[in-house]
Amino acid sequence: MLLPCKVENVDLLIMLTSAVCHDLDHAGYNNAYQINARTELALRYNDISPLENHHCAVAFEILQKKESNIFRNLSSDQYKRIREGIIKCILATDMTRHNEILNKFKSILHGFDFSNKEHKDLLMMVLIKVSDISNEARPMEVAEPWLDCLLQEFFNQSDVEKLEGLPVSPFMDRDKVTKPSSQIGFIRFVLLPLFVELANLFPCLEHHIIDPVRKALDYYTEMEKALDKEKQNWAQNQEAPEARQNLDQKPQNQKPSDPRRTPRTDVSGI
Ligand SMILES: Nc1nc2c(ncn2[C@@H]2O[C@@H]3COP(=O)(O)O[C@H]3[C@H]2O)c(=O)[nH]1
Ligand SMILES: [Zn+2]
Repeated sequence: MLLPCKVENVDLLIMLTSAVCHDLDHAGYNNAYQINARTELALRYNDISPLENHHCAVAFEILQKKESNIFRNLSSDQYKRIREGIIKCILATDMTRHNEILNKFKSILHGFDFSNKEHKDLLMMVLIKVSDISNEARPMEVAEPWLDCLLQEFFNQSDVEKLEGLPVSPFMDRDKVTKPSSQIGFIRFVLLPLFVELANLFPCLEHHIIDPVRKALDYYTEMEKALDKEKQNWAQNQEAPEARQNLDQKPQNQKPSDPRRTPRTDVSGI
């Protein structure tokens, strides 16, 4: 079953525009930070999805400009429908709404009806969410450099949270997560449960997004094993007498550098 046969062109336009605009002017600090640090965005949007509200508002500011108003030839009814759709899609990318949206989608899946507006709206929200978090469905040589950037962003945020005395998001803490541990959890508990539900409606997705994500899970599981082994070796070497000599020349507690770990982030680089 192909999506373009099941939804109207206007829905495709809504989803494509939302996909392009959904992270506009993202500052690299998530909603938890915005709210805890009481930033301008959190104040403006009363702690309700401050980032997604901002991405969406910036999108419509751009679309309002004469030179970039791709909707200028539409009737006001068509524009109204598109605006409503884009707002719904972009606001759905707030990950704190993940379970709410996934559970609603699951509850309508069996009797899914493409002519039911509520069902189609939910499907569009799920499709945008899937696209938003689908980096791991891409070939590893494409996905991994982007993951490294994401982890730099996470580590930078947790560094700043520590400096500012704010609650630290554990999944962003460089002292608690590694690249494989982060991805194993994300793929198991976030990606696969979402992708599997969408594939119930579009079985061909099994091959396009579920298989590659399962492969990525295997890849990070192997990476985690290698990392554990390296840690064990390091601990054993520390206890071995011949290693003591080397240690005397090294600062204490310094762990071996791990090429898979993301380098420390320069705050100014975000
Ligand atoms: N750990 C992890 N988080 C991800 C991955 N892809 C997306 N995310 C998170 O999901 C979020 C979706 O919204 P954002 O794009 O603002 O920020 C994204 C990241 O915080 C991934 O591959 N691994
Ligand atoms: Zn995003």
